[in-house]
Amino acid sequence: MNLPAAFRERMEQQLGAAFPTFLDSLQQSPPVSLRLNPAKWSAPASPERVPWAAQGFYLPERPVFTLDPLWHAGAYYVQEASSMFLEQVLRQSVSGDQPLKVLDLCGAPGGKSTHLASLLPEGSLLVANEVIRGRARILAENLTKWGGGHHVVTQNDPRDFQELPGFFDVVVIDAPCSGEGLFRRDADAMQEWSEANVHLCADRQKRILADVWPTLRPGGTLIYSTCTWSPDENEANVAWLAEQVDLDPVSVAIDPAWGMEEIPIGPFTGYRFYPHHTRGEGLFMIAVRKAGYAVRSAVAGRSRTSRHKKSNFLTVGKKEQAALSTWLHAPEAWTLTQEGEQVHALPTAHLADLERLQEHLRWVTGGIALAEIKGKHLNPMPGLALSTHLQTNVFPHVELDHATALRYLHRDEVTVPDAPRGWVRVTFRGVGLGWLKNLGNRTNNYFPKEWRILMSVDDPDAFFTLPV
Ligand SMILES: C[S@@+](CC[C@H](N)C(=O)[O-])C[C@H]1O[C@@H](n2cnc3c(N)ncnc32)[C@H](O)[C@@H]1O
Repeated sequence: MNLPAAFRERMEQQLGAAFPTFLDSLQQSPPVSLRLNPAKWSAPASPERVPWAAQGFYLPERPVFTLDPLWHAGAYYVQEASSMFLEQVLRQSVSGDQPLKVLDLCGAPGGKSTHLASLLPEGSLLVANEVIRGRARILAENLTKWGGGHHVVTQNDPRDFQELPGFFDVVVIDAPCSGEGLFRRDADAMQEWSEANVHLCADRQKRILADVWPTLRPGGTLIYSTCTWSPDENEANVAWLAEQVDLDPVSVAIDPAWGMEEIPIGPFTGYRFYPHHTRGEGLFMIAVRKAGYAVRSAVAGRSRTSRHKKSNFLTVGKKEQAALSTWLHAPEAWTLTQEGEQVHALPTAHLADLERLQEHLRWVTGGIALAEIKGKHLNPMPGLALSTHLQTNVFPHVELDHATALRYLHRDEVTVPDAPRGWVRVTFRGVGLGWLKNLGNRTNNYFPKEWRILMSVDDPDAFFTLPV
C-alpha cells in the first residue's frame, strides 16, 4: 500500500513501536459486518458478534448484499463494526428510558441514523440531517426501509439549526473528515489525502461544532466522531471546543478486550480504533455534556403544544382519515397529514416539535410515507410496505421465493397466480418488500424505480441471504 509520506511519518510518531503491526493490518482485508434491525429480524446473522453492539455481526466474507432481498427490506444494515460503538456511547451517556430528541447532523447514508432509530427509547424523535441533497435522499431511503416512523429527514446546513436553540437532548456529529481510517477499504480516501486537506477538514469540523452547538440543550450530550486518526480532527477539536464553551466529561466503560484506545483530552476521554487492535476500521468517538441544566427538551416540547395555535400541517379529509387509519396498528399514535397527493403519518406526541422543525428546516421526508390520494383511490406508498407500523392484515400478501423477490426488486413483472386482485404486499421470508397490483391477467410492479436493483439478478450462485 502506497501511503502518503506525511501520513506515514505522522503515524510512525503516533504509534511508535506498534507502527509495523499497524502497517500489516492495513494490508489485510477489512472485516465484513452488519447490524440487524431488531424490529424485522432476530436470528443471529453469524456465530461471530460485534462485542460492543447487540445486533452487530461479522460475516466470514463479503457477499453480494444487493442479491439479498432482506437487505432491500431493511432487515439489516451493512455497517463497519467500529461505527457501531455509538451504541455504547449513547447507552452510557444518556440515562433512563425517557424519550429523547436527537439530531444526527451528518447523517447520510444512514449507518448511525438507522442505529439510533433502533436504540432510542420509545417515544423519541430522531432528526436525521444531511446537507448534500442527493445524499439526503439516500438517507431517507435507508430510514424508510428501516421501517420506523419517529423520524424526520432534513437537508440543512449545520448553521440552520441555530433557529432551534436548546431543542435537542443529543446531537451526533459524525463529521466529514480526511478518512484515514478507511484507507484499506477506499483507495480514493488515500488518493485525496494531504496535510492541507487534514487542516481543511479540521477547520470545517470546528465550524460545524460551533454552528450546531446552540441547538443542544444545557445538560444535553454531544457525540462527536470521525473515521480518521489525525489528532487535529479529533483531540485538538475537542480541546478547542472546551476552550469555547463549558463542557462536562462523559466516560464510557469499555471492555479492554475490545481493543479501543482511551485518549485523555484534559478531563475528557476519547476512544480511538486502530485496525491492529480492534476488528474494524479506524474511528474516533467521544461524548461530552453541555454544562448547565435545562428542563428536558422532550418534555418542554410537549408542554409547548398550544391549544390555540392552528397546526401548519394539513390534515386529511374525514373519509380518507377513517380508511387510512385502519392501515396502522396503533392509529391513535399518528396524525395523518397531507401534502399534495401524499399522506404521511406523523407521531402525534411530537406534533408541536415537528411544526417547529417544519418552520425552520428543509424536510425531505418525515414519519411514515403512508398513501397517495388519486381521485377516489388511496394507493399505499412503498414506505408503508416496509413499515413496522403497518397493520399487516389489512392487505393480502404473497411470499416470494428468492429468485422472484430479486426479479420484483429489479422491477420486472412477477406473476402471483393465487393472489387476490388489487393491492398485494410482497414479502420475502415474512419481511415486507413493496407493493404490486394484481390486475388478473398481469401485475403492475410498484417497487420504486430509484430503489431498483440495476445489476443482473440471474445468477443463483451469487444469491445471498441471512441464515434462519
Ligand atoms: C462520515 S459521513 C457520515 C456518515 C453517516 N453518519 C453514517 O453513519 O452513515 C459525513 C457526512 O457529512 C456530510 N457533510 C459534508 N460537508 C458537510 C458540512 N459542511 N456540514 C455538515 N455535513 C457535511 C457528508 O455529505 C457526509 O454525508
